[in-house]
Amino acid sequence: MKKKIDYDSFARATKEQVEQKFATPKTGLTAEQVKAARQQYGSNQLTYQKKTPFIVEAIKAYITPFTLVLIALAVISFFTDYVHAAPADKSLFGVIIIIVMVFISGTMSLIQSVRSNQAATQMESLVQVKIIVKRDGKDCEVDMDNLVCGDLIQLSAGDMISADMRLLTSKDLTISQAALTGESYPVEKKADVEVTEAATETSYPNLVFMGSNVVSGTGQAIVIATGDQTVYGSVVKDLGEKPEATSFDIGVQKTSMLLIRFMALMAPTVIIINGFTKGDWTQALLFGLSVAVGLTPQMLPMIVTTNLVRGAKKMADKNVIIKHLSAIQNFGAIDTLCTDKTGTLTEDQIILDTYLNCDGQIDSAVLQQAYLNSNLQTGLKNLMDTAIITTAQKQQQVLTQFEKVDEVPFDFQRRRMSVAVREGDDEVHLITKGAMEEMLEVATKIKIKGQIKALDIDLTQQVLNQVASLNRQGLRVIGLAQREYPATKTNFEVSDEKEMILLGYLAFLDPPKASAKTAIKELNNLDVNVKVLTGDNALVTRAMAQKVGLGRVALITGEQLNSLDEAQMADAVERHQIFVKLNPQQKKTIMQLLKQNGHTVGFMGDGINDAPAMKVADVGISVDTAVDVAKDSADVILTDKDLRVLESGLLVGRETFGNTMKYIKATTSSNFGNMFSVLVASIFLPFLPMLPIQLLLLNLIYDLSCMAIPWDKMDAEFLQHPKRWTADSIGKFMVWFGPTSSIFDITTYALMYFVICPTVIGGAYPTLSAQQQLAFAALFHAGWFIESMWTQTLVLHALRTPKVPFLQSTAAKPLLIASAVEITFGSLLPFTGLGRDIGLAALPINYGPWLLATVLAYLILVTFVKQLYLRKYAELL
Ligand SMILES: Nc1ncnc2c1ncn2[C@@H]1O[C@H](COP(=O)(O)OP(=O)(O)OP(=O)(O)O)[C@@H](O)[C@H]1O
Ligand SMILES: [Mg+2]
Repeated sequence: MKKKIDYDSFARATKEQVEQKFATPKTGLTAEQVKAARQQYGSNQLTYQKKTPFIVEAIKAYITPFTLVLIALAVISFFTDYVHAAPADKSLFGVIIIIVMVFISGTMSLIQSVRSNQAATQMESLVQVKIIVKRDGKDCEVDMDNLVCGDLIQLSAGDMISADMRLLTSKDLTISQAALTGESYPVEKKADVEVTEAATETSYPNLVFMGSNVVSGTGQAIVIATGDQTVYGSVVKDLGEKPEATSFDIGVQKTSMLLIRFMALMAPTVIIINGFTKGDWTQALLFGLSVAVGLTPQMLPMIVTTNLVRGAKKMADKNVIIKHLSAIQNFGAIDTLCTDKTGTLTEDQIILDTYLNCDGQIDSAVLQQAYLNSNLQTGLKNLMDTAIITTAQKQQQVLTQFEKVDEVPFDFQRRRMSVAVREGDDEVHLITKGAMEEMLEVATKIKIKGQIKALDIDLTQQVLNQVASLNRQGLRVIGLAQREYPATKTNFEVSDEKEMILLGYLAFLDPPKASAKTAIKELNNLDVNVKVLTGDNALVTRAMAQKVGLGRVALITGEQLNSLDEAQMADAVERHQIFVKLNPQQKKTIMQLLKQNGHTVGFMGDGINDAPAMKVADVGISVDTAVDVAKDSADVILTDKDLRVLESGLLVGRETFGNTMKYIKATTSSNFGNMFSVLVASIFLPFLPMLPIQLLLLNLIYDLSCMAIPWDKMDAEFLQHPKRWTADSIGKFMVWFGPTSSIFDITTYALMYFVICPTVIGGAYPTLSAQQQLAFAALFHAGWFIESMWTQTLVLHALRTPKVPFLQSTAAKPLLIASAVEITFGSLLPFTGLGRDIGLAALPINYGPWLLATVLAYLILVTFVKQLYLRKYAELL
């Protein structure tokens, strides 16, 4: 165990002392030092992210309630069939079969879990956050795992903090520590402060922590703790790894619990009935246990995961990376998709169209000032800054004689940023740019026709008109202002942005992605409502929305929204489709309201300001070019610029959901039906309706064939609407279709007991000798075994679609083949030595027509019940 990190002494030490502790040169660690540091302090990997060892996976796969019952059966059979059997009857065959079953079920589970782990690791590596670290005098890009204590890191807005660090320099650095402290407001951190005792590690002003992210400003820091040693590492270690459960996870859990409760009631009843009626309590107990195990869908979690892994792979082929597997189901359930505007709906490149002074003429002085602001600021350079810099460089409007004095970084509340510059010993110029409305708050003067005038109501109106006319052409506009300060002033703050002179405007072309219009239309066709949530203003957003086919839709501003009471707000988020001038908190609130209104919502964004909304959304979607925090908060990342992948993603999500549902619903209802049949049979039959091993084998074969379900398809009609999990639909389905299958189990009992067995064996059961009674039971078991196998398999085909199975809708090949193999194997089994060893007898040929008639009648009845069910609940799966 490594020593606990002493944060207090790190906070109190001087920077030089901290650098000395890790022997970090100004140029960063050398390659040897990195190696040594990793040896000494460990790598930057959290335990929960490390893989579960293979042996643990294997134990989990082979030791399950199912296999435990099998093993118990094997032990008992070993004594009854071998140790205590008469020398002539000694047989180990039953024991061997059971061991083979344990092996098959365990191995299949193991293969699946190894595969799904592999897929998850692969997805993760595709979206690993890269960190710029200074080593050997160079800036290198490394994976997060690669960081070591003593590394030098540059921090800027939008970065994730990926280890615990001590700040060396800082400039207006604000950090969101929400993941650690729950405090949603960012806190300011400073490198140079007097440190006093702090209540918690996270409140030291000169320390920053893994799990938090930079909201604004910049800084340089040295890594002081990595991996599990970090504050975050120790927290997640205590909490365990699990991400928050989605509605789907909860649904799966609830269904399992329902079945387990049900079984807890059934198993004892079955044991008691059989114990009393047959008198053999050991057999009754074993049978009860087998019923319990055979009837709980133990393959459920595995088939769900297999489905998800398959879905994730299909999406990856379409350039949609799934970070958390459960997001796939939610993807298919989305009925409202909210999106940011720039960089998601529009191209990830915007163009500076024009730079005007307040007279409305193109003016290179405006471009030069804007260039100084964009280029010298050290925060996150966004698309607008990049556009300004490229244009200025192209036109050689690049001023080099200015030196930066200070800056006031951008934030999403005031929507402005400033840079203070000086030429030689002259006075300092504060250059500010930002959203027009927010610039008018700080400008009191305006430069017009070469003169400085007071910005009165008339001139303000003139400015607003100019901007509006640019906006209407679809151009985004930001304002530019400046003022002078004495040469001695070197430190600037937000409050210095006042009494400024408005100099002009910068107008940007922010064209929608070519695919945006089609993508939105496709989403609408799939019953998904698209809403735009932006920090930009109404006019530009309108103009852009027009271009992507969101012409006549209701629009509301963040301010208007805030003035409403709770009920009105809940209604407003429904009625409006465009939300403008939002701050990050408002984006998040809108998502919460939509969720409360019962929607499944997705949020697609690319900025720091989108991260909070993406976290609360059911599915956070981001793009490749997004900032780290946005990618980190997302569940899904689109690596393709083409937005039409959204449609593919939704369809895969819905198909995955459908495949999962069909397994759960068909299996639970036929299990429910079987329980019912077993109960009825237990009451009336003088022998066990089925032997424990037969029941388990039936179950195993069925589950194995279900492993082809993830490869099945869904009807086109099914994919047209959002699909969300409703737990009670499973219960209803079970109650409707379970008893339907029981009817035919019971007719089969009657057929076997009264017709077939007496004819073959030569008399009614009570009149037979003990030996004949055994043969009677074996024949009976074979009859029911085969009928169960047929109905269980066919019901899957009948219930996978609301249409007529095979005639109107046929399953995909893999499932058809799996079902055919299952039925063939099951039907031949009683005629083999293997069948004989598990107590099944060869059936007479005249059982064939009876079986066909039963199966046909069953399919017809199910189709009929399906119609009734559809009429009542409208939806099958
Ligand atoms: N680098 C910048 N310099 C000056 N002002 C900026 C800068 N970046 C953003 N702004 C202003 O802040 C407003 C909101 O920022 P931003 O556009 O990033 O918000 P958003 O909600 O992500 O919207 P969208 O991505 O749809 O444009 C912008 O409309 C602009 O007026
Ligand atoms: Mg944005």
